[in-house]
Amino acid sequence: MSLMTLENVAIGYHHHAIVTNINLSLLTGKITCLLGANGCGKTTLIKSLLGLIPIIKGDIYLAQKSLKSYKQQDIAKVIAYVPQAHDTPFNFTAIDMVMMGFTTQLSIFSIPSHKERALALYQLQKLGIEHLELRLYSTLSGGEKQLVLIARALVQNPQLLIMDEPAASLDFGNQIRLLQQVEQLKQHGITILMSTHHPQHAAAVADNVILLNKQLGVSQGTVKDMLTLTNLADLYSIDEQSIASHFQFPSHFTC
Ligand SMILES: Nc1ncnc2c1ncn2[C@@H]1O[C@H](COP(=O)(O)OP(=O)(O)OP(=O)(O)O)[C@@H](O)[C@H]1O
Repeated sequence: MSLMTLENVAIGYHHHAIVTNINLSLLTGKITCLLGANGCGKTTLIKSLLGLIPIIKGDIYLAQKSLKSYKQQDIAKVIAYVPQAHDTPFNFTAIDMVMMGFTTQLSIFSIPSHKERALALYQLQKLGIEHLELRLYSTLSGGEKQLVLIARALVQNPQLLIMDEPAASLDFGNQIRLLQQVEQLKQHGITILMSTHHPQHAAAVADNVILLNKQLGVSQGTVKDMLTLTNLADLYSIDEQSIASHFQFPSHFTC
């Protein structure tokens, strides 16, 4: 079953399409990884899925209902979004940033209680960053910010978690912790879409892979079918020999 479906979608800005003819499904309870070269449109696609920018053509369905029929706050009740680590001009502490994840669950006039604070702290602990609780978000490193944004998305308790290059500024240990966390979330029934510049990460956790290629269009399939030498060489405009010497295909791919 599919939680989100795209039918003949064109994405872009100011009526200018970057990628057209996109037909995709985000399978319920599965991990989908989105791969593509710099500037191919991954963030644009993600923002379109979140209803943050209008699509130019086609339809997007969330739980079988057109995305156009959802209010933005109703989309936020279903989908949590981890953007690329960004700066904020406001002096929020890390725990304040995480507690913002409860906004969709609280009424306008309620303020987060001890319960929400405890849940936010628990999420920081799970990600191994509870020591950052009272630090100002603006003073954190790129990787620390990224982990705080992931914690914020997780307290939302979403059906669908969309992450835009969540591993981009994480060290090796935190990349592994992130992948473990993603697998755990799948065990809890959460559907995940994650863009990544690491085919190795997709090979490690994905059930399904989307390849976004400006020239060749968009394709989707199982990890084994998508992460081939030919596909990766086309996707990143590099020869197969170079891919072969830098990308280690998991042993089960060759069975
Ligand atoms: N607000 C905007 N207005 C016009 N063009 C934009 C806007 N934002 C991005 N673009 C352009 O759209 C194209 C796709 O950008 P996008 O950020 O979606 O790529 P990406 O695949 O996420 O790239 P990267 O891997 O480098 O993060 C790029 O050519 C970019 O310059």
